[in-house]
Amino acid sequence: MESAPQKTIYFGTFVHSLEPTHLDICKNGAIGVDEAGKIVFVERDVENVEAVKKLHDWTSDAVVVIPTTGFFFPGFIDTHIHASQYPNAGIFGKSTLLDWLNDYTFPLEGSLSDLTRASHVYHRVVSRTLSHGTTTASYYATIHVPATNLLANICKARGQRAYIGRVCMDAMGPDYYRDESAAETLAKTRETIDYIRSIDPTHETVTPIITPRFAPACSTGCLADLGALHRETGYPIQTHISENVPEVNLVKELFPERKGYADVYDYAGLLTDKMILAHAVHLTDEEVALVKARDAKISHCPSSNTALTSGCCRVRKLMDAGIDVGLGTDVSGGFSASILESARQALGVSRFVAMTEGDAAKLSVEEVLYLGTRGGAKVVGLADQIGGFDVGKSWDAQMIVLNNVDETAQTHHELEAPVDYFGWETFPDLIHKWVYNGDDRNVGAVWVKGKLVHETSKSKS
Ligand SMILES: O=c1[nH]c(=O)c2nc[nH]c2[nH]1
Repeated sequence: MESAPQKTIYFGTFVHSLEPTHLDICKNGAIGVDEAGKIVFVERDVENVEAVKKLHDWTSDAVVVIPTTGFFFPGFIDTHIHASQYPNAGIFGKSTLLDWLNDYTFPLEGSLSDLTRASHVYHRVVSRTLSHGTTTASYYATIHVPATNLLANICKARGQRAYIGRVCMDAMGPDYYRDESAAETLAKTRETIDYIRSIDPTHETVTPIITPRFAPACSTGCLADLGALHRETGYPIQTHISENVPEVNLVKELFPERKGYADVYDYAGLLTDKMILAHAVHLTDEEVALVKARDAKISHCPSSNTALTSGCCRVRKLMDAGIDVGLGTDVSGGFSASILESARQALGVSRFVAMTEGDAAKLSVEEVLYLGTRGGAKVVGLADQIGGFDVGKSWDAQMIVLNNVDETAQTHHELEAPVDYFGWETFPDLIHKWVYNGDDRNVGAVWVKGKLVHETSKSKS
């Protein structure tokens, strides 16, 4: 469901990250969003909407949105999700990465050559991620061009900002699910790029992303071709790196002439500031320095790393090195399509790291919310457009509803959303409760570029 954008004043409490440790909480605020979905003013300590309307001369034509409970928060940014794997979310048994790929993942991805099935899966995953407040996602599709193009159509129609990657793999996978040659990889990737350009020439909503699956699945020639394609088109790149130990060893075996995993991508011209590297659990210190030197980005996928027993990513170390880090659900290595769940899992994983390496490793609630929003915006190259409530940015936002159980409250929230608000908590504490207890029932409405793209709760207007 998408409604035409109108000049709108959002009125209430706004929460967003200014920097990793600083969450700004603005009560009695007002944000003005124009017809193009851009934030044109942010007012604090507002007495009433009429005063704001008058101040900005928006007296006659502005719609006003006031949540009945809760607060506005920037839309989440999922920097790593396999749309094609969504039906397997939660299905992984005791597998680890390489056997999981063969036993669970390639058969499912291969089955999406059937467009009816692909349509069903892709509609569901976009609905589900929107319902969890994900306004931007960097998707992996499959090797199939028609199904990948269909995912682009669906994201565009539903209004979800998305990077769409046709998966490239000419050196791994069953016969029914691999590219025949590096030449085929390149040709099919170009086909998808051309298609996405045809439906969204300025990439307002959907953008192609060059997607070598991971080094073991790509020949040296394939990686080099994709590096050249990146230089030619400027499109971003996404892949996996150093997720588990057998995978890292496999890369050493397959690319003995290279100094390490990161160097395989660097040699191919792929390790640039437009590269999103998922996982990065087992990077060496030299690789961390190389990633930083190239200004490549990292998608931290804690749910997946725990589910597939891949390892605990040292996020603090990556952040201290100055690398831009965001959160990924990594469905279906990750079991949930929710970035709030990823944030929660990131808190947990950092505590496991802290148990052996010291308290400095612990991430705070403020930090994981930063990773899920402003940090993610940097990772996907949209820091100037999304991730926070700043004038000039796009209104990509979610309305978080809470369950008011204050004894004096006349009615409880109709959704009975989790996160009971007793009324005596401080606002920072309330946000901590949301991060640890919330889910999609707390997402009342979601907007991308000012357009309503998901709604479960009524606001006053
Ligand atoms: O978590 C992951 N999911 C995948 O689909 C994949 N392919 C290569 N490496 C991978 N890791």
